[in-house]
Amino acid sequence: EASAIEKRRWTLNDFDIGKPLGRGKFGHVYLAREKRSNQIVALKVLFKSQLQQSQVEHQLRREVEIQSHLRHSNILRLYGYFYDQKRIYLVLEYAPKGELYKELQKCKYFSERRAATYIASLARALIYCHGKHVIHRDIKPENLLIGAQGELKIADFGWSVHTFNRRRTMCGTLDYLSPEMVESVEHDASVDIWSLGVLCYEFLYGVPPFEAKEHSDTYRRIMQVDLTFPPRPIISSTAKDLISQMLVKECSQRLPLHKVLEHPWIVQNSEPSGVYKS
Ligand SMILES: CC(=O)NC[C@@H]1CCN(c2c(Cl)cnc3[nH]c(-c4cn(C)nc4C)nc23)C1
Repeated sequence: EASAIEKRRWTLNDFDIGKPLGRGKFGHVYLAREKRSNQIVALKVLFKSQLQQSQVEHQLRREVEIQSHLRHSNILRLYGYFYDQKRIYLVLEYAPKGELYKELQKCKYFSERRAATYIASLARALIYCHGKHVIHRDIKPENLLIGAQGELKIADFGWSVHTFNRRRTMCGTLDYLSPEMVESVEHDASVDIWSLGVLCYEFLYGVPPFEAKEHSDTYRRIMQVDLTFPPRPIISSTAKDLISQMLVKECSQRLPLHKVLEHPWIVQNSEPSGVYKS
C-alpha cells in the first residue's frame, strides 16, 4: 500500500520508471513509482541544455516554488524535484484519467452540467491561488488533467507569477509606484477570470470564442471583445450571461470569482461534489 510520499533528497534510483505519458513543453513525462512509498507519480524530465537555450530557468524555478506550496484538490501536486548532470526532474502527482483537451476533442463539446461542474472547481482553485497572491495566467484545456474521480487538476504553473513578490521586489516600498504600476499588479489576478470565461465558452461550443484563421484577426477579435454565440449547440441564456460577464475588456469590471460561484448557471448546473459523473 502506498504510504504518504515524503520529500527527501531524491535521485533517479528512488524511482521505478514506467511508460511515457506524453510530452510537456521542455521534456517527457513518465509514469513512475517512488520505491520507498510505492506511490505512483508522474516524473517530468527536463533537459538543462534546452532550458538554458530558451532562458526559462527562472520560469521553472518560479513554477517549482509556486506549485510545491499549493495544496488544493483541483491543483496538481508538485511533491519535489531533483537533478543530475544533464536533467532536472519534477516529481508530480499522477492524474489517472489523463488530459482534458483529449476528452474535449473526443466529446466535441461538454454538456452544460459537465462544463459548469468543471468551471466551478476551477473557480474554487483560482480563488485559492489568488488568496496566496498567485495567478496562473495560462488556464487552457491543454493545462488541465483529470483525477481518479473525474475531478479537474490545474497543471503546468510555468506561466504563473507571485504578484506579491513583484511588489516587494519592485523597489522595497509601494510609495514610489505609479498608479498604473500599482493598478497593473492589482489587476493581474483578473487575467484568470478572462481565461476562465474563454474556457467556459470552449467547453460549451468546442471552439474558443475569438478563434480566427490569422493571428491578427484573433488579436482584433479579443481587443474588440467580438463575442458571438453560434446557433448550435443550443446553450442556455444563463450560460451566455455568465460568459458575457467574464469576457469584459475592463478587467476591474469582470465578474469576481466568488460571484462566478453564485451565478445561477453554476448554481443550477454544477455538481456540488465538484465531480462530474458521466
Ligand atoms: C499539463 C502538462 O504538462 N501536460 C502534458 C504532460 C503529459 C503527461 N502529463 C501528466 C502529468 Cl504531469 C500528470 N499526470 C498525468 N496523467 C497522464 C495520463 C493518464 N492517462 C491515462 N493518459 C495520460 C496522458 N498524463 C499526465 C502532463
